[in-house]
Amino acid sequence: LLVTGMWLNAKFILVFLCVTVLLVKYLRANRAQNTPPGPCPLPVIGNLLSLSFRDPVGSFTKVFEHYGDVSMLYLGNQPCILLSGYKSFKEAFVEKADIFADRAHYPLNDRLSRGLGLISSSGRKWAQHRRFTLAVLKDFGMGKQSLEHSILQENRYLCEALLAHRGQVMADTSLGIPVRPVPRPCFRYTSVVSYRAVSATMSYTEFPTLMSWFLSKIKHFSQEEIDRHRRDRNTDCPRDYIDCYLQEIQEDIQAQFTEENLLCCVVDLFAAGTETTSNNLLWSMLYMATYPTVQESVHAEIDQVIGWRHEPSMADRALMPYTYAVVHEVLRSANALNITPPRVTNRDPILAGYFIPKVSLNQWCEVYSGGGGGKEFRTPDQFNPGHFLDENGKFLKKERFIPFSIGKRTCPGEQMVQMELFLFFTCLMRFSFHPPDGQNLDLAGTVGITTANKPFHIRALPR
Ligand code: HEM
Repeated sequence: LLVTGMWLNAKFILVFLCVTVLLVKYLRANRAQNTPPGPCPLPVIGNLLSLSFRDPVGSFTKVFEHYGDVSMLYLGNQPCILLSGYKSFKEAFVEKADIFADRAHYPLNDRLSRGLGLISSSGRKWAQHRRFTLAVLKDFGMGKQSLEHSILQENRYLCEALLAHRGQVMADTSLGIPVRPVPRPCFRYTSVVSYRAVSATMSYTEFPTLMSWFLSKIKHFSQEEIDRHRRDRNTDCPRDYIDCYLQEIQEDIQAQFTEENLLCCVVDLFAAGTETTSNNLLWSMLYMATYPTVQESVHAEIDQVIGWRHEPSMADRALMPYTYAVVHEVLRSANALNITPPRVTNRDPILAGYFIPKVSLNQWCEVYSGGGGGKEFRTPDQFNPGHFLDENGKFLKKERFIPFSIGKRTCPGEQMVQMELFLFFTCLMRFSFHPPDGQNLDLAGTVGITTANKPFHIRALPR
């Protein structure tokens, strides 16, 4: 018995020593080259135990608080660099833009677009398609008065329907679908896309069949639109993005523009454009109902500048600093897209003094700092339009507030969104929003690619 016990003890000590040696070797190898700091990874699972799947952004924020704005953790065996804050974004995406412009591969985008489209593509194909898309958006009035008219038209429907439908302007601009109003007095706001384009990257690995079904629905819908456009388009008079793209396919001798790529671009524009914008509008209703004094100040400014029964225009924006500040504060507080699509580097750069090893960055997450640029604001955890006002009540543009990211891959929809949010929000404020009697509204967000509100009831009273 004594001999067996000694043998077991010796075996245990041996195994313990081997594991310790392997662990130390592993950690040394990983931290050898002045890579960014981060929590200590375990073999095989890396730092997965430090991540909360209910609140991944909260987990990332903890990493930033502890290790700084450029940090590193391991998702399994994959090293993943986390970036937060204006300074590191500027260095990576503006100053070292050529190194940091490519997207990473991960199961969702491989399955969805196979490196095509606008969001997941890289290199020459991406550059060509991005240029083309920006040109088309400009031709169709991005930042101009013609788009303003389209937005106002959608606004009329919106007010009637009170946001029963989502993404109207994108549908009108990219797909040419007229949106019909659906009048209802009180809505339970859930979103179809909400099931949701989804906690998507995470769910894909866990629920591949469900996600494939979901993705095939979006593709099927977009393909039908492309087919319809092909049938009834007039080549002399393109109506929208799809018509322009079909034209480009005919003229493109290098065959970079293909129907397969068109499908991916449409899916990307639709997904990127609807969810983000509609989420913001829903958040703005929630915030107004939760902060009645802010809502009253917005109403007062609208009454003073626009008056009763008149529609807003972009020209009013300069005269409405408070309302414009509220629009920005909603964008900041809701932080609707707080994790940007992952990227990879195409060579080994130094970032913030750290070595970023190219080969290890198959999976690179980049994170936009929690709370919409936390450190840059006096009271980052509070909803406070004063963040965007100076001491004279004038609108204060914050260069370091970058909800659309910066650099070569900055959101191509930014100008359009700026118009949409101001006009939609101002029109919506023909109503005053209140929680249903005796209820509090929940301002906690859901987990997903975008941060959505939880489904809610609200009272919208016409003023
Ligand atoms: C509140 C609304 C929106 C917000 C906050 C937002 C924010 C962003 C952010 C942070 C990115 C990632 C940029 C990066 O990787 O560094 C992005 C990319 C993108 N957004 Fe938006 N976006 C919004 C609306 C829109 C709209 C309306 C469109 C449609 C025109 C759009 C189309 C895109 C596309 C196609 C990309 C990928 C760009 C690329 O990889 O080159 N977004 N957006």
